[in-house]
Amino acid sequence: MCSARADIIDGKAFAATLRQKVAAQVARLKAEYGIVPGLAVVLVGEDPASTVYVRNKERMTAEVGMNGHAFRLPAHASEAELLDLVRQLNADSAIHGILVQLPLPAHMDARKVINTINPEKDVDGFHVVNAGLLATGQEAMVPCTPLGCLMLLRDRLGSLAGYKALVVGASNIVGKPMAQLLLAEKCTVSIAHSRTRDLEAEVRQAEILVVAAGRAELIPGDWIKPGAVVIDVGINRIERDGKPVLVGDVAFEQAVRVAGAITPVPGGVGPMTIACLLANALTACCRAVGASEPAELVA
Ligand SMILES: Nc1nc2c(c(=O)[nH]1)N[C@@H](CN(C=O)c1ccc(C(=O)N[C@@H](CCC(=O)O)C(=O)O)cc1)CN2
Repeated sequence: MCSARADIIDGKAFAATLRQKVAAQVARLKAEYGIVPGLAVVLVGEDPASTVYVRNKERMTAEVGMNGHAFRLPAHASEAELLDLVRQLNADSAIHGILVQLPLPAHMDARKVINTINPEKDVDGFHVVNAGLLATGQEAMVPCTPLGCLMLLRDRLGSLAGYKALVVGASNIVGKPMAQLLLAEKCTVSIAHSRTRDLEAEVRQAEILVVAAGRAELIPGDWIKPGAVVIDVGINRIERDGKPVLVGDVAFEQAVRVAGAITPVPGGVGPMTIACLLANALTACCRAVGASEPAELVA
């Protein structure tokens, strides 16, 4: 370890700039095509974290000048009711993007719900068609959190070609699409997961480390390759010294002494998720009306 500290990657500031760019493009769409992007957000139940995220999505949708449409169903709503709502939104030409907030109540099949969304309106990029398009290098809606991570990495490193990248976590929402995006950037990509035999050895080799494991401070600082760029996707609420705190999947105070650059939690990847959602809604609207897509927004 050396005494230098890593650069802190300010996702909050980056996301604010991205939202301003989206707002400028929304104004352009309105002026040139007379169209305002419409984004539908569906929340089922009252999960406290989801309620806050959805409220933030509604507020930021309005701030960038889009038409937000919020739909709240009770936790006991049936899957059929939710599917009906999704089908209505698919058929509504004023709605360009549809998002169903996750997690869904246990009695609903999230996969079935997501795959009922029209892939062209699937601003989360979770539909199996979008996953397939991304995996095969075709134009897709890209999941918001990995897209945000990619933007932060490109901003820090420029071309990512040739870097050794490790993604810790193999979820459909973050880990797998993140690995696909890094592969498309010509990184040499590995994915670690719960059955990886020697996680430390894998982490030690990574020049780019993206951690989305959902386990508080899983990665200690002394595993990290000196100078590596560390993107921490984790958001874990734990108690420390009797107080509730938010920590990532990386032990930040240790890692900051080893890494070249690192995202903090909070204020790193999290804010990028909603900014990229708005960028995706803009992209979906541009594609729907045949408007040119703002190249600088998309990965
Ligand atoms: N349909 C979706 N569901 C969920 C997604 C998603 O992308 N689509 N992601 C997460 C939740 N999420 C957005 O929905 C989200 C998570 C975190 C943040 C954020 O800004 N985090 C802050 C900390 C906020 C806090 O105190 O909790 C940060 O990291 O600075 C925004 C959006 C699961 N569900």
